[in-house]
Amino acid sequence: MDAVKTGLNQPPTQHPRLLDWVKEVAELTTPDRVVWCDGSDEEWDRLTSELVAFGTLTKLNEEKRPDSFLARTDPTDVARVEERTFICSHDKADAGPTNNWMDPEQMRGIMTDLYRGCMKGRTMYIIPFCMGPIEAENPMFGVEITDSAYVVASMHIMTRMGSKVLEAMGDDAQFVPALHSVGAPLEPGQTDVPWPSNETKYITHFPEDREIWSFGSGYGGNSLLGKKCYSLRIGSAMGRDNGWLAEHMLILRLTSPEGKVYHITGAFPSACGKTNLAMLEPTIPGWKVETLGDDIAWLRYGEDGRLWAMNPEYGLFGVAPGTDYKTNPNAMRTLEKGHSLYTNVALTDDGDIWWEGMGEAPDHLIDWHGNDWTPNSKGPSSHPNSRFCTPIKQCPVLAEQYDDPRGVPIDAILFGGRRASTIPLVTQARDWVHGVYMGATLSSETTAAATGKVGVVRRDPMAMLPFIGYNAGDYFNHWISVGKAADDAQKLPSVFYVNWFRRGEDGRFLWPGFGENARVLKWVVERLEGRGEAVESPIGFVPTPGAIDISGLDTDPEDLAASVRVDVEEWKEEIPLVEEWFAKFGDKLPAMLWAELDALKQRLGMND
Ligand SMILES: Nc1nc2c(ncn2[C@@H]2O[C@H](COP(=O)(O)OP(=O)(O)OP(=O)(O)O)[C@@H](O)[C@H]2O)c(=O)[nH]1
Ligand SMILES: O=C([O-])CC(=O)C(=O)O
Ligand SMILES: [Mn+2]
Repeated sequence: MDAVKTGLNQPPTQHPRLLDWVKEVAELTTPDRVVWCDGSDEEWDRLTSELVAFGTLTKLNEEKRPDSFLARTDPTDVARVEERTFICSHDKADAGPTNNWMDPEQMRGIMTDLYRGCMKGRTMYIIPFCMGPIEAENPMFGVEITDSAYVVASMHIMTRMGSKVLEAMGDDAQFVPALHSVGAPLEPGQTDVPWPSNETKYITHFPEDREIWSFGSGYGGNSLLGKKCYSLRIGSAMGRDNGWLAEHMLILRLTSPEGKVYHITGAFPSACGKTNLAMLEPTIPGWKVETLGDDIAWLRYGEDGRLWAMNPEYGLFGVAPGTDYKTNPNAMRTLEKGHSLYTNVALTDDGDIWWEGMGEAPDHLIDWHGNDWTPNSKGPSSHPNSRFCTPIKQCPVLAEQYDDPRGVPIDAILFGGRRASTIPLVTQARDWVHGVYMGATLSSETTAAATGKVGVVRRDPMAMLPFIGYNAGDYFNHWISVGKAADDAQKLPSVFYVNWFRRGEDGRFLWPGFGENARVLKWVVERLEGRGEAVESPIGFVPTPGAIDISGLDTDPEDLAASVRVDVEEWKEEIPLVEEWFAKFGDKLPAMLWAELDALKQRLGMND
């Protein structure tokens, strides 16, 4: 109890609202200890050592992976739980047809009962954090309370956090309260498990109160509350109210051989290529890509009337399988520098990590369940949604504008999904509203990033289906109104729709992807400069057969032609699906999007 008293009676802040909230949570959850996190290296060392001693983390080979650790989760706690994620607006209509909803008072009742005594036997950590630079004009503060040391260690990497944030908050700054518990109280004498969690899970957002309550899961997407919960779900509601956009987007800086600089954002659903594109190593000579963000972007108008994007995060929480020196060398180099957490990947006999796609499989591994594994074993060694968590500052191609609170002015926005058919390699929208239509009708096959069936095609508007914190119809309207707010439509980013995942009849990918995607970026730049060759197809501008630079590329020209083909019959099959999708939103769907759909039907020759 003394430690509780120390945490509560000698707090490192005088912020009244924060202190009231901390006290209230401590009284409700009854932890054994209360710790204010300072964000120091000593704190990281202490927490990781404790987690190693406890068996939650395994220390990796210091020479190969300095200061790096492996976590194995409970096998039932490996991904975001979309069916347990709620938007609790006062009015159900404000959550819209794509979100789970419950009345906020009812939800607070249910969760308060779950939280009562839930930190018994555990330490309650208080993590002051800031999404985006602390030096911003309006720093976006949050405070996460959690009973998971793994969460604290991960927040060290993923956010700017600790004493410097608390200091910047003074005693009156606004902040987003974010409460997290793994939901596993310990009775006296009860032995703990390495990965405590609860079968009952709630990932809950109160958009009007700008508040987050999460219970039962320790997995990153459910527990690192600055990420999806704050920066996207609460962030999108803030953006709606204040004229900006919170998006599931990478941000990259592209320099052409002539030295011209472009900034591009890309919205692809989870596990559909954002991290890879953000760190891409171009295969075509003279082109350079620098990283600004790999998952989240906040877009606002700058004084110059252009849309600027900044990355609120401080680390990368990337999909491990498929990452290696061939596909994403810059991610591998980032990880070489150490100071990283790995979750649910395999452990090699010499204390290194391994996952599917990282060269040839070693003869023996410990798999993500903690069992012996050989190449003959059934099932993969690493969970398909296993992750690396690493400081973005270690990225060897990080752009220096990374820490600029204004971000960078955006030239092009890419929407993209994972579709085996129909969607060409790249299509340019005619204008902003057509671009919004492309985003609003984006579709993709589900991946292991969320629990549930993998490989099912679903609409994933702007790659934000699981992350829009309000009615998606209102969100489409907001996108249109952001376009209208431009003082000059010429200053708006040009919108493109890409698909790296189209397959041939034999199932192989038609486009080599990864570093070769620079060839598509080159065409995008040529279009921005008004010179890339394109044909106007029913669905937008697509490259002419020779327009994509394939010099030095060892790809069957027929595959390339198939990858950019617009198949009118396939597109006709898409139309009823879009109609069904739009109908969900009733009169919330902007009339301009119905008009876009009608015009597309006309162009496809579907006049009824
Ligand atoms: N075929 C192909 N696969 C790709 C390409 N880019 C990425 N991938 C694979 O897709 C998977 C996910 O890629 P990421 O870049 O981690 O996806 P993400 O969008 O950042 O995922 P989240 O972190 O879940 O939001 C990995 O297994 C990659 O190897 C590509 O251009 N072509
Ligand atoms: O949030 C997570 O768990 C990881 C992620 O980036 C996503 O799923 O988009
Ligand atoms: Mn993501």
